[in-house]
Amino acid sequence: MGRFKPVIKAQVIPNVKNTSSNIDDISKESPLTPSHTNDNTSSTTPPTVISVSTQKIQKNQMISDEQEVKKASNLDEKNPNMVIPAPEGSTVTSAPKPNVKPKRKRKSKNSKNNDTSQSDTNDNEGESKPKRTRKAKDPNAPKRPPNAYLQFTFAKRAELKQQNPKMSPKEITIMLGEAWRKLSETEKKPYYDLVTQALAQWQEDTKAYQALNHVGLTQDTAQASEIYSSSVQDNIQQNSLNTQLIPDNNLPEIGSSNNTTDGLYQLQANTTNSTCVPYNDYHSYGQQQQGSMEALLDMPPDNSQTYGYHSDMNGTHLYTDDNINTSFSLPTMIPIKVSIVDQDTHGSYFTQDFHTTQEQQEQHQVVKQDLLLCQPFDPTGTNQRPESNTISVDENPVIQKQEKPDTNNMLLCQPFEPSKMSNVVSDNDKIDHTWLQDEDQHQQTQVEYSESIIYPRFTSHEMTERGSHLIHQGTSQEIPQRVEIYQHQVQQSLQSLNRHNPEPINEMNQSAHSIQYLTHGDARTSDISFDSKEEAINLVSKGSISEITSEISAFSAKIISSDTKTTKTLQTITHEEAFSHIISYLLDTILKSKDQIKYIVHRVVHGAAETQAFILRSDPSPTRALSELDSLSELAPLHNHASVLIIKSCLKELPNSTNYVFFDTLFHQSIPPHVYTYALPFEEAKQKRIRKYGFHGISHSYVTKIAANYLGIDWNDDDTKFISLHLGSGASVCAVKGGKSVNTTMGLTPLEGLPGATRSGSIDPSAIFHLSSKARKCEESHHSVEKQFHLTEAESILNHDSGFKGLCGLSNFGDITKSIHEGNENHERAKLTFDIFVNRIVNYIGSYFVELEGNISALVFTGGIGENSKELRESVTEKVECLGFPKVDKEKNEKVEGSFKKGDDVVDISNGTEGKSRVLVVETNEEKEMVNQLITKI
Ligand SMILES: Nc1ncnc2c1ncn2[C@@H]1O[C@H](COP(=O)(O)OP(=O)(O)O)[C@@H](O)[C@H]1O
Ligand SMILES: CC(=O)OP(=O)(O)O
Ligand SMILES: [Mg+2]
Repeated sequence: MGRFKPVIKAQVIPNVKNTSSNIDDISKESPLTPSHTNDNTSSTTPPTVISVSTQKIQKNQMISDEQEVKKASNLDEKNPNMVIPAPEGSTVTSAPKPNVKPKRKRKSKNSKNNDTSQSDTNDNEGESKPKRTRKAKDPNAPKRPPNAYLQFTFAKRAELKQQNPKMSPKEITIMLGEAWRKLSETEKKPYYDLVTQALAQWQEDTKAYQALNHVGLTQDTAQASEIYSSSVQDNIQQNSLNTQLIPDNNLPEIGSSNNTTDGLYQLQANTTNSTCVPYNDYHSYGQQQQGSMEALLDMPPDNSQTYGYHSDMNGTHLYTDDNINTSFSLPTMIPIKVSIVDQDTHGSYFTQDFHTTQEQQEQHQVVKQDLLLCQPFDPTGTNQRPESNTISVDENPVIQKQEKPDTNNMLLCQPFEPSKMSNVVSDNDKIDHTWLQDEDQHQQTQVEYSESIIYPRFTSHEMTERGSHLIHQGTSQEIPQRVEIYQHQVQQSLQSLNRHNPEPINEMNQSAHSIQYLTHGDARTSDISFDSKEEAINLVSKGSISEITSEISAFSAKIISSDTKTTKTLQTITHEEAFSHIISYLLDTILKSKDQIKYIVHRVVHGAAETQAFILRSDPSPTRALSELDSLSELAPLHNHASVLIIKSCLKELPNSTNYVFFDTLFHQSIPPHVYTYALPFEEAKQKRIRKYGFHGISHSYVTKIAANYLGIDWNDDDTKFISLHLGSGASVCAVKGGKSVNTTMGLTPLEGLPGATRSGSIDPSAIFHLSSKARKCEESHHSVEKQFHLTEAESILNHDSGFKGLCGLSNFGDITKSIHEGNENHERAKLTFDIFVNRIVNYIGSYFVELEGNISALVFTGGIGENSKELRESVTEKVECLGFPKVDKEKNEKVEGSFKKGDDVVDISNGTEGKSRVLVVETNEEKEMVNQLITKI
């Protein structure tokens, strides 16, 4: 190395130390645990992100170094800004439109034409119930201290805000929730201690207050009302509903719907008793909480913004209406419970599920009809209006303010407490209102709500199978699973939320034959000269060095702001040198100092059974982790060692940076044992960790998410199934169901499955012994990795001399199709190679079609060959037509490359619009996927 230029200028970079606890956890658990200490990263560099993907390099010299400010044909020129795929499961902004329409199910309320005293099938409404009244509160009374989580948020919010100045309070809140959950019990203890202290103080204050006010805790409602009324005289008038409302501009209050037709919900409430939220209660949770609550919902100041919503068995979810020009957005579907407060004061809980036709969806009926004005709501405020208050809704200015107040449809949108599902959503008689009335519980609810994460989702199958009633009862065993799924979804949605995160990132993608990089920076704080876009993290530069295994490699790079492109030919360089070359280029162009590179993200192909990414820093040196990673070079000889060398370079040359390592294998951890286990002697195979791991996971995950988003379906839904074809110099097929890999063609190593540029793919294992039964002595090998890791001659042949190259002498698929077209002397072998590749691909498609039980949402082509070879796409698709895949539209197929250049990342090449399955081409971007994932971690 040693090519890095000296630091020219140091700049301040926000420290993200406090958010690294999750990484620490990862490290502790991981067998490949990197050793690291606190984040000592310097706070002297401006935000810059580089992503580099490494692919294989063979030789060692640069031959020419001509810098051209002209178009580099193999550079992607579109989308200078990072485009982040819609979060799974999210219906926000570009997320899929709901494909079903809400069909109302009232669980506990009769239709509006019925007598409110009647019961529906599930309740015992015949029995009369005592009217619930809630004690009014004296706003001057001592406030019960916030719980530990809130203490934590008070302590950390400002810090996080400072570190992430562009983040909205809502985003900060979500980060806080994530960070809290990741804390160990020991780490949480100080906050619990704070609560204990504060509780003791509160008890004392309460005693003093009671003595002073001559009230006991058991005072009746009338007394409470009186106290309440007199104590808020500054801004609240007595005995008026108005008085309980917060001023218009910041009031958390009633949401109202005008939807009474078309099978939508028909809710009734006796509006004379509709309850609004006493601001003081709401306020009593402290400004921070209030702020976070409003921020979470992103309520505009006038509190009259219309949100779209949909409801399903799991509750009602808010999202901004695409058709409404909003200057804010909700992070994801926010769980709320919709309830009516009726004359009888026992809230009715109302739920819906979705049965929307395609046509309705297209007409945006869901969106148009189901608009809801919804505002933050304090559950403790339910029924709190003093008995004496007889004001009608007509006199309620807030309601009047709404466009078409429908007094029969007053809804309260209130935070939903998922962990208390069985309490909250139930039949009237079974409703446990205590959570609404118990302050502790309420705080907890607020916490969970503001974390916005613990919300289970149910598959449509489960919904049908089990019916709303059961689901809402949600057993305690089910909830954690749902929570896990939901957490995953929220994590994904954070990817989109956090795109405003100004932290610097640097990504490296180490592939077998190339390195690709992306550099992202912060327009506000870095000196990097590029157009300041709305996004805080902008793509600053991108490029690659390709064909590293060939004699001549091609370097191409682009500075986004100036549209400056550079191409060079490099001769026989190693991966390490290729990386060094990229850094030198960045220093020559956009970086003033290598210290500006704050985060580096690495794609490392083999991570064995690692289930999470991990972090590496230079101090202390993560020697053990690196040697573990390197030892996996035996299983990924074309990849891991090169990655390790690059990581070492980063640790040495960029000591202030933090390195995140994402494995190709991570996505395939969901593959079940009967798929990943080979029929070998069980114990021995287990001990030697011989099993299918699968690769290209970052790509398969990325492209299928993009495809799901394009198709308007939920990636995480079990009915969403893809067969993803990553066809590059290494090629693999993956069956993805419900956002999870269920099978893939690569195995213990990237050698299994499809043939590649130089790899054999699957063969009869005995063939190996016919090629070479001997392990070659290390020193005889001409490959340094094989020397070091004792690969056998057979393995060398299978990895380096087989595949397309072994068959026809050409490793580039473009050259193969060219040879076929030209009909040159090699064309027959080239044609054979082409046919072999197509044959193996369609065999796997057939196999995965069966494994996924048909109904494939789309066949997705990606990778260098998948994205560029129209001939291959056409041949493959033709052969799988019998499975119900549409034919390829030749014209669309021809234009794929052009569409990508224009900025599309998906092209549907299916002929016609009929049929469920589609054939899509998606431009993969492993670096972008890693940035997305990194952003959730910093
Ligand atoms: N125009 C093209 N037509 C057909 N194949 C192409 C074309 N351009 C690139 N390729 C193929 O794509 C491969 C590179 O794919 P890529 O996914 O980038 O591979 P990797 O990441 O494994 O290095 C090249 O080796 C070549 O075989
Ligand atoms: C796993 C693998 O083969 O990766 P790549 O195609 O990037 O070389
Ligand atoms: Mg690749």
